[in-house]
Amino acid sequence: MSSTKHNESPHAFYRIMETLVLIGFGLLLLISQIEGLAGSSPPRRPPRIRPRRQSPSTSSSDSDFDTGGGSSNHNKSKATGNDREELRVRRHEQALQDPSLLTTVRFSDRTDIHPDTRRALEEGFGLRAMTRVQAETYGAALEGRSILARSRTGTGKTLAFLLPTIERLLDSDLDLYQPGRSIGCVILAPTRELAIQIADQAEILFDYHNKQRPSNKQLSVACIYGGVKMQRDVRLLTGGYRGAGLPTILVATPARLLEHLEGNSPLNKNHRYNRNHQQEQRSKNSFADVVADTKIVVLDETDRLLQKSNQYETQKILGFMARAEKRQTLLFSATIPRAVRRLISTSSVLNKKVKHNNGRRERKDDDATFLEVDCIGNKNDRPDDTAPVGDKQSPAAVTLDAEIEGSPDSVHRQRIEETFAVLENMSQFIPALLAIIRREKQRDSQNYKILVFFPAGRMVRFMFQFFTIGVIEGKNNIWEIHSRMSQSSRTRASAAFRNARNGILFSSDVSARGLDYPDISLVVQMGAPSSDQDYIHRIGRTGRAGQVGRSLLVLLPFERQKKEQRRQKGGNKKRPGKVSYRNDASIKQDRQLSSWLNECGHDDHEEMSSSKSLYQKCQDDLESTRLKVRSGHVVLTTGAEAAYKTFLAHYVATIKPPNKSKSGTKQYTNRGNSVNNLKPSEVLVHAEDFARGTGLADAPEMEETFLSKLGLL
Ligand SMILES: Nc1ncnc2c1ncn2[C@@H]1O[C@H](COP(=O)(O)OP(=O)(O)OP(=O)(O)O)[C@@H](O)[C@H]1O
Repeated sequence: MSSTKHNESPHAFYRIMETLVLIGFGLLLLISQIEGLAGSSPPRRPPRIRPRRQSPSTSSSDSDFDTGGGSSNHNKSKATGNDREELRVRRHEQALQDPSLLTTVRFSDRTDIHPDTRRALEEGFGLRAMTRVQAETYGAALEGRSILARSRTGTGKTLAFLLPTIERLLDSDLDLYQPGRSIGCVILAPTRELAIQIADQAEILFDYHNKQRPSNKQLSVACIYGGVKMQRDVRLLTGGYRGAGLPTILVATPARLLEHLEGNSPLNKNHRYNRNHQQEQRSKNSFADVVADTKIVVLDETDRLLQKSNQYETQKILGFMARAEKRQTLLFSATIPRAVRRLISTSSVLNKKVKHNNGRRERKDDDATFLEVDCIGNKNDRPDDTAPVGDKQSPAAVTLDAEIEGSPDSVHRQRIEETFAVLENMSQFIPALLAIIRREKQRDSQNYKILVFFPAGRMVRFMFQFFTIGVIEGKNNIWEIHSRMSQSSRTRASAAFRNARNGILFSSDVSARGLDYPDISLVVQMGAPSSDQDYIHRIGRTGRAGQVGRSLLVLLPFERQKKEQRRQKGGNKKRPGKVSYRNDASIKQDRQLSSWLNECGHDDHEEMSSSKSLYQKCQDDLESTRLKVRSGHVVLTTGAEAAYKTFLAHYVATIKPPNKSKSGTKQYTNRGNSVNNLKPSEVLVHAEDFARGTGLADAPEMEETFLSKLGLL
């Protein structure tokens, strides 16, 4: 008897705890929604209007990029011991699989690389030869020249800017930095995870140096970014952790760094800088004064930092630094669109070199002190043309006005097999995704790693809830990441996915740029990205550093309409050298998935029938979770409602604005390249289909203000 009681009471206790946790989770979700968007109007019945709230937002999209916050230590992921040897062999084997990746320049042969750096590269990273972008930029960067470099995703751009930077900082003749008393280099990155990743790589390099350096001359990295307490930055930037003063390299997301520079920072109340520099009789009163002395700045993912939400912060930060002529500026990305080139040539990002004269551009070669390196689309982009360039670098190849905007297909795509399919109806959104995941697992149940992009953070959250609470595919190796999560959860999810052998990461665009998750087998995009550049960066999470990869673009029903309209208008011709996934014949149709979605016929009857049964099974398996959504599950139902509203707001925001003369006012905004020719009411129809696919019986209520902002009232 008593033993039974003892057994039961813990169970009861756990049941109660489980219920409490669920209720808490649900409440949190409700609160987060109350702060966010209001709803949408159902398309096939009158809109249900909710009373007005305090501060509604029309935009569903997260700012997936840093908007300020706090600072923290970055994650450390270092290879040690036997891992190093394994890593070295694996990396080398992978790199050799891509003959266009590596040059003949071996790290061990270069005497202008410090022996400790060489050891770090070989033992810590497992690398032997330079990639092309590394070889072509190293010599010029070492001379202190500014560089604008473009090289495809996963070709080692991070080390391309870290290596020469570290070598220059170590050169005491240059007097670029004094350990603890100045910051040698500021590196800006558009997302927190990317900043952490860069800092990790710098730290591996520094570890090899620090073993040989006296304790008062240790090299250090600080990584600061939004979403954590500012006080943490203070400790990092004043050497509170190591007692070592300022870091050698500061990696930061723009908004957070700007917060410190603009004066509100607790850093400016700290007198450490004064004390240090008073000894040298220099007056340094604020953190901005310290940064003004930094002579090397790197903009990783340059085009992202100089566009959209980051542009303002980045340019302001550059304004705090030494003038372009007096600093070294290293600009790296896989994509440099024309607008960014124009900005670079006309602003003070780099030393001015192109003058505008009555609409004609005149090149002033004598002013051209920076090097432009384009490893994409260059006619020399062949393995045997990758001979050492290094110190014998040719004179500045001034090609800022070059017409290359994207790149030839072959270059970006040679390591990635790209496919697409189109949803017939938005209610297929979830079953299609489930079928894609199951098919990938069936392909190789021991080695699947899938990164799935969704259009907005709230959709990521809901899909994650749907898959994990619904326990459709097991919940242990699925993670979510988007800007609505706490930074600690983001960091955990990112690290877990990085270390996982098998796994699925549901993500917003926070994972689109720069992140080097190893061994991703498939990148799935549920909906078109907002630009061709985003497409390139998203698929570039696979097929990196010599690996091969696969990507699948799942277009939504109205995205196909756009494609067809463009074709009818004859606007389907590709400009040479311009990447456009929308019109690209090298993206093959995923015939199996398309047949599941009734997109096209299928010749192979046997394959067809088994395909059907997989998709059908997915549909069947989703029913129990849909039932939970329908019957008011505390998390799933509210999540589905939030996702519905997010979908609506996100896609209404991409509608081409109405003609002023016809409608009087423009009520919604246009977002980047992703313009849809839909009417808001048509988006409502698709949103309702999406809602039905989640299991919702009714479209949620919406606020009047929200509806009117969307142009639905
Ligand atoms: N010389 C090299 N040989 C082989 N692998 C390398 C070399 N240099 C870097 N790598 C590896 O290549 C991978 C991609 O590097 P990195 O993240 O710097 O690429 P990237 O060009 O910055 O990509 P993205 O454009 O996506 O930001 C990393 O795992 C890195 O360790």
